[in-house]
Amino acid sequence: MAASGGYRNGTHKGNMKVDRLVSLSSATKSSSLKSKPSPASPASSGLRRNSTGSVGGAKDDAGVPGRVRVAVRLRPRNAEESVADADFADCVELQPELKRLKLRKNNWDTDTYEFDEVLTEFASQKRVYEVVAKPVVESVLDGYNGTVMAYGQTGTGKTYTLGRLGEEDTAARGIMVRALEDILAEISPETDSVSVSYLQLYMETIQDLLDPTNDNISIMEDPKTGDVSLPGATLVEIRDQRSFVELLRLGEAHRFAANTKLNTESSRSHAMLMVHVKRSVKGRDSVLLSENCNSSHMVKTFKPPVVRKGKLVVVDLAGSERIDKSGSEGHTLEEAKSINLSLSALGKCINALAENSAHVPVRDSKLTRLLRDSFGGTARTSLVVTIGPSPRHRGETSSTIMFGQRAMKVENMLKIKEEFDYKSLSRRLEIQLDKLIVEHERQQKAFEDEVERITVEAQNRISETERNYADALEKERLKYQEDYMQSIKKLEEQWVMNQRKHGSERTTFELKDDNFDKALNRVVPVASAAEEISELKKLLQNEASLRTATEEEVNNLKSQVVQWKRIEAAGNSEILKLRKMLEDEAHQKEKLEEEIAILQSQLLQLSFEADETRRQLDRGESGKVLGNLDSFVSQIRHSQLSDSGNGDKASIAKLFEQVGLQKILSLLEAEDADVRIHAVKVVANLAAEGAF
Ligand SMILES: Nc1ncnc2c1ncn2[C@@H]1O[C@H](COP(=O)(O)OP(=O)(O)OP(=O)(O)O)[C@@H](O)[C@H]1O
Repeated sequence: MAASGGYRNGTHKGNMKVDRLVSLSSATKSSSLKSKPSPASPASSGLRRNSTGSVGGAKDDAGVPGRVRVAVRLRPRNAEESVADADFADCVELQPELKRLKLRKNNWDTDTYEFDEVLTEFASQKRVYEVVAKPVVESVLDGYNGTVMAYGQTGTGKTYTLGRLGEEDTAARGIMVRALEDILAEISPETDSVSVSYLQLYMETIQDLLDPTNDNISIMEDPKTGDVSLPGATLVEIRDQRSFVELLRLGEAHRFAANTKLNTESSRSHAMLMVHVKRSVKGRDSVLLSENCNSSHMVKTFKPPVVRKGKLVVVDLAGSERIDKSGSEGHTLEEAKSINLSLSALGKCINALAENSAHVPVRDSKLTRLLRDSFGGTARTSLVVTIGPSPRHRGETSSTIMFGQRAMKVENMLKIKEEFDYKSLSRRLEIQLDKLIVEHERQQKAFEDEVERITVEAQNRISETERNYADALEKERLKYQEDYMQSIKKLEEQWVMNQRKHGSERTTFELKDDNFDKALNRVVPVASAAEEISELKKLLQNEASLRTATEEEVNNLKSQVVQWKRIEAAGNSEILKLRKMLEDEAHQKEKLEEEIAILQSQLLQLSFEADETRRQLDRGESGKVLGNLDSFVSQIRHSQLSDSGNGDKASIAKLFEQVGLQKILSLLEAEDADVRIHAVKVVANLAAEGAF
């Protein structure tokens, strides 16, 4: 029920045909709403959500027209009426197929009224539910607010229609039980929820029928949406039909107790069952989190889940009889006034809405405040007006009918109650976050293990490479060392060969000097190799030691070379000395050869003289010569016997002076061989003694 400028309907009393069209249009809409909820298809509801995720876009703000639908139900005559009115016809005549009700004015005149449904005294509880409440229940399941309300005179069957539990006879179950049965059958327990509050409004006080101590509940109104709520009311989640029936029974018991305590009747209070249906919208604009999606994908496709919150309000109004006729007094009078206040306020609001009045007195009573969404608001509302057949209560019946007729003109704008479920999203995100944290920790651990494994493997490889490198370096060093030693050895061998070739007089020192001269020449390539080693050293640090060793060796060799050169110089001076001695010998030899030549010439001279002597002998002087020669020869023979005595030399020299050179030389050619031999010896001795 909307306040001024709030929820309006566009129907007017004089526009009955228009109302009918709207009704038909609404009925058409109703058929779509009756269909099973198809959340995956926005078209199914013909509604859109706006970008903020709250209810409604531009089109939704306008809502879907939905006139208040009104059914009239006639209670059968009760026992009292059967007796009291036995001679009288019912005050109403129903034409259910025409959806018409004829109210007798008198025996010859009737007023005809059309309703959305006309339910005779034979209408079953099931049929009543289906035509009155089921469309509303289905709308609630689709995410709309819905109201099912019973209005009528006391004892006409409001509670019978709405609140019968039907525990003994299930066919007698009323709208509340059947509605919950349908709702519970429709929702999915995993994602949806149903919770109920049960209240009564008595003398402008809202009491909690599920908690009697909670007897003054405040009404909260959302200034933006106009939604009405009772946050102080007990809200019980319903899992199954049995528990709901138990809850209803408990509520009825508390209602009975409260009314007994107040010395009143149940019909003096308005009972209100509020059923909150929260349904999760699957497959459309819901969060796209999944077990397998990764975090980045999750963030990109993240949307909060959408829930639809429909609220079904079932209102069993107090009896609508007039105060003057009820004969109330005292407290009962105040009570009746209070009831009338709320009912009349409701009637005024409905009138205002029906007449498209500028002012709708919603705030005149708590009842109208509680029902502001049901009349002229966003809820789908179905009203059943209950009447009795007794002509004695024709006035109340007429009043009730007129209330229904006015209510039929109230146009609501149905709005789906959809919103993002941030709480659910938060819970799911927390779960997802926990999973991600666990996964992250697992991956972190795996990463650290992998890093450690790679590090160990790398260290092993580095160690192995270092070992291989050191081995290669050592091999290289040994190879160079071996090459170097072989080069030295070859040089030494070559040196030895050269020495043998050029003579053996050079000393060992010279050999070594020469070796080292050549070794030095060999050192150059070694040094070159050392330079290469030095280059390698830059790359291979350990090669430095080899190079150092090589350089030390070279330096050592150089110092040896210097030393050997010194030795060679000393050898050279010795050679010079020997060469001098050799030259002296040669000179002495030449002198001897010259002396021999002189002796030979003297020998020739002697030969000549000998010839001369012979000739003299031939001429007679031979006795004297021979005598001297004999003496001389005997002396020679004698000297030959005592060969090497110094005294002999002196005697030969004396003989030489006596005989004379010429005679001695002549004996060299004597016929007597012995004489010649002695003569030669004498001459030789004489020459040795320098006698010539
Ligand atoms: N359609 C019906 N068929 C048979 N019995 C009915 C029917 N409607 C009502 N009754 C009977 O009429 C009596 C009164 O009904 P009910 O209590 O539901 O009236 P009410 O309008 O709720 O009265 P109140 O305003 O005092 O609460 C009950 O005994 C009930 O069983």
